[in-house]
Amino acid sequence: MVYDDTNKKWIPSGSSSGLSKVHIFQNITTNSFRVVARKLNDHEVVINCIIVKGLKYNQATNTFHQWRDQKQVYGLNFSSREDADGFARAMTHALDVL
Ligand SMILES: CCOC(=O)[C@@H]1C[C@@H](CC)[C@@H]2C=C[C@H]3CCN(C(=O)[C@@H]4CC[C@H]5C=C[C@]6(CCCN6C(=O)[C@H](Cc6ccccc6Cl)NC(C)=O)C(=O)N54)[C@@H]3C(=O)N12
Repeated sequence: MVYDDTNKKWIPSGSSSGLSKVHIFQNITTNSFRVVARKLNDHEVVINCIIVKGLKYNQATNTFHQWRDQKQVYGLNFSSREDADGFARAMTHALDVL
């Protein structure tokens, strides 16, 4: 999800709401990380953003985590606490090694 600052509400980050699979990819040669989320139904890429060193990853609730870049605020509304914890572990690792 991304935050619509004008209307002060969270909106789906792709062309429609629905479940996505979210990954963190590491580029070994440049030691950079990228969050990529793709819709389960049509594989639309709905989030594709670089994780910059020093990024503040905010675990707002057990299943809603968020972060921001210059352009926008991203939110991940996880289906389960386990999914959220798993992603947070990977994000924290990325932030530790950047
Ligand atoms: C239950 C009912 O939930 C809802 O109806 C909606 C829809 C739910 C998903 C489908 C989602 C789920 C969970 C809750 C949890 C709370 N929350 C909010 O949005 C809170 C409430 C007030 C609102 C105000 C601002 C806002 C939005 C933009 C960013 N931001 C900040 O505070 C940032 C955070 C931050 C901190 C540190 C580092 C990075 C960042 Cl990003 N701070 C700064 C300093 O940048 C924010 O997160 N806000 C969610 C929510 O309401 N909803």
